[in-house]
Formats: sequence, C-alpha cells, structure tokens
Amino acid sequence: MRASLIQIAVDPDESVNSRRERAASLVREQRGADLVVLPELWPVGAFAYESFAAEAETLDGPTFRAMSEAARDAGVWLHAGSIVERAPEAVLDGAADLYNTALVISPDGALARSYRKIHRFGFDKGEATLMGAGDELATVTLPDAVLGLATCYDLRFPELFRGLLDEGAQVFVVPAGWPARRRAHWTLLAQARAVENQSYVLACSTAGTHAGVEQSGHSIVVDPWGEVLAEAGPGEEVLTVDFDLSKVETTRDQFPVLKDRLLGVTAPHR
Ligand SMILES: NC(=O)CC(=O)C(=O)O
Repeated sequence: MRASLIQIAVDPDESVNSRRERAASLVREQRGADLVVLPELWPVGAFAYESFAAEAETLDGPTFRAMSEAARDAGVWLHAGSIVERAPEAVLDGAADLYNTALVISPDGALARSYRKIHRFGFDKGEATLMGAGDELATVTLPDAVLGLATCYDLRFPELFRGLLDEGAQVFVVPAGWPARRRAHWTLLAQARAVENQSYVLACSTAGTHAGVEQSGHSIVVDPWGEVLAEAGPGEEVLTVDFDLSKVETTRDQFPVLKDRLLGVTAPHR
C-alpha cells in the first residue's frame, strides 16, 4: 500500500477557505496513493477553541465537499482528518452541539465513514467543555486493508485500539493536532499502539503554530513490529510511504502474542 500523510500547517495568518483550497490541491497531487491522510481539525486548528462555533459545519459541509471532489479527482481513499461538526441532533434537548469528527471518503467521493472522537482533550478544558464525546468505534474496509479510526488524544487510550483490533483493524489511522511540547509522547505512543496490536499506525499531525500552541509535525508511520518506517520533520510536508500489508499477518503468525490474551478478549485472533 502507498499512503501519503499531508502534514499541513495551521498558522492563523491563513484563512480557513484558503487552507481548504490548499489541502484540496495537495490531495489532488497524491494520485497513485492508496490512502491519503490529513490531520485533526486542520481547517480551524485543534486549539483554536474560540473559532469552533463559527467554523462548525455539517458532515456534508464545505470541508466534505472540497475533500470529496479532491478524492474523486485523485482517485484515492481519503481520510480527510477531522472537522468541527455541528450535529444535526443538537436540536434535541441535552444533545451536544459540536463534535470533533473525522471523515473517510472513498475514491468516488462518497462519505464512507465518520468517526466522532471519543476521548476529548480535557487538560485545558477547551475541547472537553465545547464538544460532545463520540460513543462508537469506527473501522473502514478498503480493498486491501481494514482501517481503525482514532483521533489525537485517543492515542493515549490503549483499550480503544484493542476494541478496533477486535473489529478487524490492521492499520490504525490517527489524525492529530499534537503539541510540540509533548512530541516524545507522540512517537512513543504511536510505536506502543503498533507493537501491542501488531498493526500499522499512520499518525498525521498538523505543523505550524496557532492559538499559541506550536504543533509537533513529525507525522509518523510505524509497522506492526514497532519500527518507524518514515517520519516527517516539524514543518509542512507530505510524507509518502510504501508498506507491505502482509506484514500484519506475518507478525501475528510469527510472534503470536495476541493469541495469548486472557482479559477482555472479544474476538479470536490468528
Ligand atoms: N490535543 C489532544 O487531543 C491530545 C494532546 O495534546 C495530548 O498530549 O494528548
């Protein structure tokens, strides 16, 4: 499989519309990739809390439309990162208004799956205060691979990844707006999730600085043995990597730790 991770910069001197157009042209340049990945909340910036309500959109809103056209033009599967979703059910009493929602788009431009981030970042109160929590695991079956979806802070919660593994995931895709000051955790957690689940991890962060938070960049691709196959630098960059999906099965066969699980096993593993 060939994956391209678009580590787009989210500096505040660029408008959301301009970044959307730029992201769409970067996606169009990835023709030939099997999967293209954008980061978390790249239209607005993951820490730009004061802009969330104004930039919130529905699942068929401007980001989806721009990304859908770009995916179709390039003929690629696109994990379009996440958007601030304005939820249609918010009119119901007590339902959350906003969610941090990831979108996966098929090469014909259709929305194949959305995923509402389950673990909201609560350390600075922003996301956890402003957004609702998702409550559903999400996998997507591509022609060659089953993707498991997680977003940013989710990377710290191994039980989410075990749940995705039990639903058949072979490749975890993790868009993020990860802060540079915790970059050591980013790399370590991506490798840990890969090793413990004998799966690929494609983790795509934003670059740049917004709302006073320097973003880590350093998007990373880790194989099922925990080896780093490719890692970006700190700035805007497209990280393209070819990887062999059969390594998931060979790793699970040759070093069958997943067969030795005793606790919380909900599905058999080869
Ligand atoms: N912002 C996040 O979702 C996660 C994060 O910053 C972390 O360190 O974890």
